[in-house]
Amino acid sequence: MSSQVNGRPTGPGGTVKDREIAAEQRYVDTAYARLEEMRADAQAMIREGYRQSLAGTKGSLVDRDAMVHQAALRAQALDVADDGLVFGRLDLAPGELGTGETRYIGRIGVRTSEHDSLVIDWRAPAAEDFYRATPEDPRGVVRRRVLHSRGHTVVDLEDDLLDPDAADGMTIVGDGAFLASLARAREGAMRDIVATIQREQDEVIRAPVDGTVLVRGAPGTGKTAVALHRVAYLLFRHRRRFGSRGVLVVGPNPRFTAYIERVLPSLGEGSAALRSLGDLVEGATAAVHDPPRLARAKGAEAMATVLRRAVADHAPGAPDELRVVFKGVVVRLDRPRLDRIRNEVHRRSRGSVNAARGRAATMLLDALWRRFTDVGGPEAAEAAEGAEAGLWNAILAADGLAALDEEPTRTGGGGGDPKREQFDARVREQRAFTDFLVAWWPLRRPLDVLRSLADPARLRRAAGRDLDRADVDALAASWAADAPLSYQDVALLDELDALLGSPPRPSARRRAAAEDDPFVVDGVNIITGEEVADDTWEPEMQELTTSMERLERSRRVDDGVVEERPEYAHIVVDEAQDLSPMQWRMLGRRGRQASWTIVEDPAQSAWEDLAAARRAMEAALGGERPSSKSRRRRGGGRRPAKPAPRARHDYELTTNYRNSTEIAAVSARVLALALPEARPARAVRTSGIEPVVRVVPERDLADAARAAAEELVGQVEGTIGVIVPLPPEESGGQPSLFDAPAPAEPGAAWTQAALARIGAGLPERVQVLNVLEAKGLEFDAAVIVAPETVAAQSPRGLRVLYVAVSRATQRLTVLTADPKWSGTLLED
Ligand SMILES: Nc1ncnc2c1ncn2[C@@H]1O[C@H](COP(=O)(O)OP(=O)(O)OP(=O)(O)O)[C@@H](O)[C@H]1O
Repeated sequence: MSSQVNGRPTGPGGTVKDREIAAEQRYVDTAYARLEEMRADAQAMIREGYRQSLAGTKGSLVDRDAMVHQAALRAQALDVADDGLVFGRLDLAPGELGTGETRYIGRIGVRTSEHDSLVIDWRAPAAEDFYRATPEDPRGVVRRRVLHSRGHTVVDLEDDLLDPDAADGMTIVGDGAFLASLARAREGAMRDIVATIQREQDEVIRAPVDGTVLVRGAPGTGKTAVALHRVAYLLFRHRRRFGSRGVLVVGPNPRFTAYIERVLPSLGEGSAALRSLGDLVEGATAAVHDPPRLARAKGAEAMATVLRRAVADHAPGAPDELRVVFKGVVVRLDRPRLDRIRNEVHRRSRGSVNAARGRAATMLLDALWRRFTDVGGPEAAEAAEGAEAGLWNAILAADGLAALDEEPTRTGGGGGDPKREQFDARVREQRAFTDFLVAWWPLRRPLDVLRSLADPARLRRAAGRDLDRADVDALAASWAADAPLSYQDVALLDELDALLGSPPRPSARRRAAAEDDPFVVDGVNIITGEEVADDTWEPEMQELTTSMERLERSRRVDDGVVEERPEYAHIVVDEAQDLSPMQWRMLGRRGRQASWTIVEDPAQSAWEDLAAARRAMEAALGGERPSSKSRRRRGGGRRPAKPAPRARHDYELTTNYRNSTEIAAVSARVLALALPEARPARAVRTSGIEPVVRVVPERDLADAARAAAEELVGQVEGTIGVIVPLPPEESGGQPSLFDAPAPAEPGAAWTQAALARIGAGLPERVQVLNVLEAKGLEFDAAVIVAPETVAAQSPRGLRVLYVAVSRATQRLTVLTADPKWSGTLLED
C-alpha cells in the first residue's frame, strides 16, 4: 500500500511532503559535500600539473599539458553541476535479496571516495529507466521521483507511482509539478529539460550513434530540446569520437542560435559548434531572407550548374588577345583560341579552378608554341638569330673570347626539346605573358564571382536553360555590389568556394628553389599569386613561419570565404524542413564522414519543392559527392572511399509541451487550412486563457500591435513576441491575399523602421520580429499581426502563419484587418 499526499499538514515537522523534502535534502547535501571534494581534487591536479612543468623536461611538459587539460575539463563539469546536481530518484522493486535499490540521478556522476555511486549521470545506462519507465512498462521501477531545486536547496518533489503492487508503504507526493513547470515564465533563452525528459524523447536522445536519426514532430514537441540533449549524450558516451572531430549544430538564424546557446553549456557540454545557416561559411554573414521567388531560384539544385558555368566563363575584364614576341616573331592567340584553351583547362580541373593557373599557363605556352611553329616562326627566328650570332661571334673571336652558347634553359615545359624550352623560358619572362595570365586566369574569390553575376548578360550565359528571363533579372539585381547577402547566397558562396578551390600551394621544394622557378617573376609567383622574394630575399634565411604566413595571406580573401572548411563527426540540423537543396549541399560538404540528427516538421516548411530538398538531403546524408560536376576534392587530395549506406532511425514526437490547449486549438485550425491531412500534436496543459482576435483597420495595425504588447506586459512575467509579416524586400512586394488596398500608412509596411517604432520604449522582454525570424522561438505571449498578409506573402504563407501562431505558451493575441480571420481562427 502506498499513500498519496498533496502537502496536507500531518502533524509535527510539517506536511508529509515537507518531511520527504527534508530527507532528500540530507542526501543532496551529502552529494554536494562530495562534489566539493572532487572540485578540490581537480584544482589540486591542475596545481600538480604546473608543478611538474618546473621539472622542465620535454616529456614532463607534455604530461603537464594533458594533466592540466583533463583537470580543467573536470573542474568545468563540476562547476556546471553546482545548480540542481541531483534531480531524480528511482526506487526499484525488491530483487532476490528482498531489498529494493534506490538510485539518484543527476547532471553528472558522483562517487564516494570508496567509488560507491552517490549520483548517476543522466546519460549513463543506469539512468535510462528514469526516463523510460511507465505504468505500462515499469522496468522494475516502483516510484520515480523528480526533485526540484533552487541552487543547493530542494524546494519541491513530484512522484510517479509506476508499480502500485510493489509500493508497500511507500509515500507518493505530487501535485502536477511537471505540468506547472511547463507553464513557467520564459526568460528569452531555452533551458535544459534534463529532469523531465519524456520516454519518447529519451528514445531519440539515446538513439543509435551511427547513421542518421530523423525526428519529426509538430511545434512544441521538444524537437530542438531533444536534439540538444542528444548532443550532450553523444559527447558523454562517445567523447573520444565526437570530442575530437566535433559536433556542429545548425539552426535557421542567429536569433535562434542565441536562443538555444545556453542549453549545452548548462549540460556541461560547451564544445559543440553552434551556427546558423546565415553564418556557416567563414567570412560571410547573411543579412536578409530572399523573397520567395528568389529563394526558390537560388536554392534550387540547378543553381549548382549555373555556378559551374559562371566559374568557367571568362573572368570580368579578362583580355581577349595574347601577344608575345619571340626572337622578333610576334605570336598571337585570339579570342576563339583562348576560349578553347579556357574550356579545356576547366574540363581538366573541376573543383580546383584557382589551383589550375599552372595548367592554364602550360596550355597557353603549348598553344603559343604551336602558333609559333604554324606561322613558320622557327625558320624566321633561326635566320634572324643566325645573322645576329654570326656578327657577335666574329666580334668576340676578334677579342679572343669563346663563341656565344645557347642560353642555359630553365626548368618546365618543352618536354626535353631545347628549342621549345628556350621558347617557354623567354615567353614566361615577358610582362605581356605574365600580365595576361594574371588577368585572364585571376585567382578568384567566391564573392567576386557572385557579384560578377550582377551583370545580366553574364548571368544569362551561365543560366543556359536553367533559369527563365525573369529569374535572371531578379537574381542579377539581388547580387549588385551594394546588395546585402541573403541566407541562400551564403550557400552559393560555399558552392563557389568548392568550385574555385584554393590557389595552388607551392611545394616546399618549389619554395626553396624559388630563384630557379620559371613562374617566379619579379618576386611574385605568378601561379599562386604568392610573394616569394623581395630585394633582400635569401632562400636559406627564409623563415618557415614567414613563408606560411604569406601563403596563408595569399589564400585568405578579404571579405570572401576562407579556404579551409571544417568537417564534423556529427551534425545536428534543426528546422531542417526549410533547407533548400543548395543549403543541403553546403552542409553535406561539412559532414562527409558524419553521422546526423535531423529534426523537422514538414508542416512548418516554407520551402516549395520539398521533393527536391529531400533528394539533396539524402545526397548530403549519404556522404555522396555533390551531384554537380564539381566532384573532385579540393586541393587534389585523395578521395574518401565511397561510404556504405547509412542506417536510418525515424522517430515521431507527439506531445506538445509548449502551447496551452487553448492556443494549440488555434494553431490546429491554421494547420487544417495549410495542410488538411496533417495531425496536430496533443497539448497537455490547459490554462483557461482563451486567445484573442481583434479586427483593426489596416492602417492602425502597427499601433494596435504596440498597444497589445503593452497590455501583455502587465499580464505575463516573461517574454512577449510581436510577430509581423515579412518586410517588403523579403516578401517580394506581394499583395494581400484578400486584395486589401495598399497600406496608406507607411508603418503598415513591415520595414525595420516600422518594427523599431512598435517596440520603442517597451521593456526588453518584448521582441518585435518578422515571421521568419520567429522560427523555433517561443514566448510567454505572442501578438500575431496581419495573418492575412502573412498567409499571402508566399505560396506557403499558411504554413508560415502556422509557425507564428504556435509560438506562445500562455497568451495569444491576433490582430487582423480582415474580419474573416476572426472566424477562421476562433470558431469550432
Ligand atoms: N520533457 C520536457 N519537459 C519540460 N519541458 C519540455 C519538455 N519537452 C519540451 N519541453 C519544452 O517545450 C518547449 C518546446 O520545445 P522545443 O522548442 O524543443 O520544441 P520544437 O518541437 O523544437 O518546436 P518548434 O517546431 O516550434 O521549433 C520548450 O520550452 C521546451 O523546453
